[in-house]
Amino acid sequence: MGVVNSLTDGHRAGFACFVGRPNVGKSTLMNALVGSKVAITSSKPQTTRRVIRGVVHRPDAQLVIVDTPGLHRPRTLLGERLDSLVLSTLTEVDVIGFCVPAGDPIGRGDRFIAEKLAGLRKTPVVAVVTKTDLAPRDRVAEQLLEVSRLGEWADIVPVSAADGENLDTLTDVLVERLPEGPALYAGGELTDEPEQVMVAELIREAVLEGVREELPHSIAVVVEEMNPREGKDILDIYAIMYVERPSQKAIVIGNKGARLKEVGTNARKQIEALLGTRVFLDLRIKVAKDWQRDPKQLRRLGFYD
Ligand SMILES: Nc1nc2c(ncn2[C@@H]2O[C@H](COP(=O)(O)OP(=O)(O)OP(=O)(O)O)[C@@H](O)[C@H]2O)c(=O)[nH]1
Repeated sequence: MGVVNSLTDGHRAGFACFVGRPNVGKSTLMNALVGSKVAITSSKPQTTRRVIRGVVHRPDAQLVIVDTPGLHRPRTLLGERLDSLVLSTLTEVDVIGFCVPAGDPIGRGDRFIAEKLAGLRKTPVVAVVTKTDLAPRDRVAEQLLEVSRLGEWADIVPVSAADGENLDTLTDVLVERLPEGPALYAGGELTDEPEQVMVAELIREAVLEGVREELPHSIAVVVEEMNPREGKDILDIYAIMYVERPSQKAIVIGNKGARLKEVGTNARKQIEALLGTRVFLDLRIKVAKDWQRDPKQLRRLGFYD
């Protein structure tokens, strides 16, 4: 065996994605596997709207993780786009992780997704029982049994993103299902999501933090410009936050602008941590009436067909 051959021999590379109903811990799990904050998490369901990839680098394998929005029944136009996005993602990956939390009873949402997955005969599905730190041992065991009855799984792995339980095992199990081949991404690269999109997601997360009850899904953020300031080690970012109604604008702005200011500060700190540079953030807010139901507005806000 030559030197060149031995470099790729046995090396595996490919794509995985996690599906599951909203809030089961998909984004958190991906972050824990990748080891860096590349997807956005929040205690509010359905915060993930874009496909974001993170890359797990190992000497023997490279696992590219595609994060999907929660697979759910469409209600608004935005919902319908999410579902077609999810389904097209599912046929393009090498392995799927189907996430069900350890502590929750299996419900209609889980069954709905299990049925969809049964229709994708070619792609192996690993069932992942998440958040094991939140459930007693016997409950986790019971859940493993119940999940095994939901469908034909390539494997079942209980994990906790919070305390790290079985994360290596899960990576091993996913890697086993990847085709042999050389690495797809260069060494230090963690995500191929454009920086602008990640910055917009961080801003949206900061906005949602304070007002989750009042306006759960009515906020979109667009980063219009990102420019290094001449002669200074600082990045100027101009972003616009869209809400659906004037009343929502008032909530986000807060008393004498106090809330907006706080959101701006929090978002700026997150962006600085992500990009490793000082940031000036110009954050404006606009009303785009009923943007979730309007195809033209959706395109403008970056949700393409
Ligand atoms: N205790 C505990 N909490 C977790 C764990 N994983 C996720 N969570 C929490 O569960 C909530 C939802 O996690 P997300 O990762 O945003 O869930 P998601 O499935 O990506 O949600 P969507 O984006 O809505 O599809 C967050 O508050 C997380 O902090 C875990 O292993 N243990």
